[in-house]
Amino acid sequence: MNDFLALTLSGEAPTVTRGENDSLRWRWLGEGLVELTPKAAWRQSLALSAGVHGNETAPIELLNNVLNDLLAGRQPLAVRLLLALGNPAAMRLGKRYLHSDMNRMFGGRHQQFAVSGETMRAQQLEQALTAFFAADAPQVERYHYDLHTAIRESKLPRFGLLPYQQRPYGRPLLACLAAAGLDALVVHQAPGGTFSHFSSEHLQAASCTLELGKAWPFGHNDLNQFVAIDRALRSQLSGAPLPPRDGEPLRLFRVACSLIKHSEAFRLHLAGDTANFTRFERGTLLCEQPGESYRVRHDSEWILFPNPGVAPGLRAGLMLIEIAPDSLR
Ligand SMILES: O=C(O)CCC(=O)N[C@@H](CCC(=O)O)C(=O)O
Ligand SMILES: [Zn+2]
Repeated sequence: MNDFLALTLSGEAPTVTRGENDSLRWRWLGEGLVELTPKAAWRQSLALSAGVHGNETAPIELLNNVLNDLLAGRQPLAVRLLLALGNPAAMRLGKRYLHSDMNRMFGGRHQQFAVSGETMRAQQLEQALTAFFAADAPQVERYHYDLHTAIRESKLPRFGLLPYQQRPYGRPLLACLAAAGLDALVVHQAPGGTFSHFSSEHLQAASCTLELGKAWPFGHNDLNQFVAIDRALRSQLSGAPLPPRDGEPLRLFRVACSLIKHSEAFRLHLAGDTANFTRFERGTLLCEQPGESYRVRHDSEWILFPNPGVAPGLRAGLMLIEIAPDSLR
């Protein structure tokens, strides 16, 4: 396979669907899906996905570079790996989605959406991830990182979102996220339809959504901003010790409230260019819709992903509160 991203964007199947080098075997599983198995024994299986939103190109380019290095023998592999490009049809058109937001459909929620390419792709991805993890012995640790970029600027540009789960998140996952040079972690407090929530809840993977900067078209990304995350991912892939964390300590937030848009009359009282992680003080009126308004309830709350343009019924923003860095297990 010459270039997985170019192949996926072409919409064609490769002429050769499997191969090997000195240390690994690879298998093309279908559009945007490739599995790599090390020739030596492994203790972890890792799923890396990007492009669940088709216009979020930086992580797609980052994963494609990693794959090219793996196939060329430049990057060692000590884990079983599934690489998934989530929404190839939307990637081709540089759009977040073509019909409905796929990252609200996982965990069977695709049944609540009108049938579309995205509802079918969400089911395919669920099946591919389920089969990938099911092929391992029970003691093999499962990880899933779903890579995204944000629509707007962020005061904290690189961050992770941990899906809601009742079991502890686990030290190895938290150590990898800290080593990845993230500025912050956000902990969800309720189940959701994201890909990372699916793998956490249904497949017991140590999962995280990673947000890498802002969305730009293919070829316009500065991957230098993501050197730390690239290095941490490559360490996990090769089984090498994680790189030391540079810079400020990781800040920790939890979701205090999801702003759900119930009506087309939903109004968000924010400037259009308000950055993610902008702080608001108690009492600030943030949004209104018939029968409902939201004022900041804590001394300080930070906004994430404000987007009044979402379809009714979906989340138009998250309000966060900051919590002590050691409050995660
Ligand atoms: O910038 C935005 O408004 C959205 C960026 C994005 O796609 N974020 C993910 C986060 C998933 C999560 O909450 O874990 C999404 O909205 O699907
Ligand atoms: Zn996204």
